[in-house]
Amino acid sequence: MDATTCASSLNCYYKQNGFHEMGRKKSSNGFLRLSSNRNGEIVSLKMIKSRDLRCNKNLGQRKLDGFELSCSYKNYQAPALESEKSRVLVDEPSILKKKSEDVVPYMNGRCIYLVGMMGSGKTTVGKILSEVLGYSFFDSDKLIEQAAGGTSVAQIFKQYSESFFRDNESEVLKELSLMRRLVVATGGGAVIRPINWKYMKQGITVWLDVPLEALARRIAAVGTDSRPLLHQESGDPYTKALQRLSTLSKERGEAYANADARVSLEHIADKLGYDDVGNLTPLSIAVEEIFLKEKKMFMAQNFLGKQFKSVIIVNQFTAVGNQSIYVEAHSKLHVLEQIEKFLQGEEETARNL
Ligand SMILES: Nc1ncnc2c1ncn2[C@@H]1O[C@H](COP(=O)(O)OP(=O)(O)OP(=O)(O)O)[C@@H](O)[C@H]1O
Ligand SMILES: O=C(O)C1=C[C@@H](O)[C@@H](O)[C@H](O)C1
Repeated sequence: MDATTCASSLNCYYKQNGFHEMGRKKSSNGFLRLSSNRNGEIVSLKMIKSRDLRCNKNLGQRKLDGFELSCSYKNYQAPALESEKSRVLVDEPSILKKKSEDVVPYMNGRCIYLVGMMGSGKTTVGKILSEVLGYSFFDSDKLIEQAAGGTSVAQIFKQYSESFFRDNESEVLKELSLMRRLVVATGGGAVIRPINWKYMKQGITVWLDVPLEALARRIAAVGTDSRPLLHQESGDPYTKALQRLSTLSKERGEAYANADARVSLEHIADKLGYDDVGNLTPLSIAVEEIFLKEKKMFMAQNFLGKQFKSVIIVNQFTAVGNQSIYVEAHSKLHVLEQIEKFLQGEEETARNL
């Protein structure tokens, strides 16, 4: 629950319960200081962003069940926690639609390439994104299978070889790079060949960064039959998936970090107050992160395109604090300053997305 929602819920609750004049403010330590109680005395309420609060995930609507708070009066700390049910409904489909409408003008029809480890949700999140953007969706693994006359990825690996598969993957990405208005779920290993980056960088690349344990849980749930690189070792499905994913992740090193934007599920979960990324639905992932990064990125790219034709942005969007952006450029500081100015002046709402 974000601070504003929580504050307004608190406001209602305490109005009903006799407090008046509810000033409210969130300070960095999570306290909400409400200006006065009915006797005109200062009370302070500690907002607990409880990680135990439950969310009902119902057809894309996150219903926030409630909040907990402790209340202190002057120096007296109330022993009991207050709690209240809130009736806040976060309508993710509508939020996503609104955000997509905001970002579409900045995209100029450019494709989105989702990269990430096996099971990171590229297909699931990609389909949602394509729908909301009015783009077509392609799964590069599926295209390779089609080109091989319907032979599955697992079978291609077995019958031919991994390098045969990789050649076809590069070919598919090359063809896709000539097209517009696509969301592409790439294969988990597409990032290892530099030539593939050349193709994918025709569009916007987004890395879905999911902790390995969560990936292993997902993969163990559906089995490793369709994932030849995982379908090798003995042991229980979770452990063998985790071991193999750890090895692959080390081998791939920083390859995923070449993406223009990184969508960290840990970061989103933290922001929403969850202990576990398993609480994040694909829709909430799309809502929370992707558009924010894309929009900022497009704005900077447009800006850089106009002002600094020779600048290559590597890691375009690592937003630090509010506004800083890492770019690789000879005049890095100058570019940063310019982008900051541009972002501040041009687009206040990007920060509020
Ligand atoms: N946010 C999520 N929470 C829980 N499960 C998810 C989430 N996103 C995807 N999954 C599940 O994880 C599995 C893998 O998802 P998906 O196929 O979208 O990943 P992928 O990145 O396209 O995988 P691959 O690269 O192997 O094709 C599926 O069973 C999917 O339902
Ligand atoms: O991570 C990988 O190397 C792979 C991921 C899958 O999407 C498939 O592209 C294939 O199984 C290889």
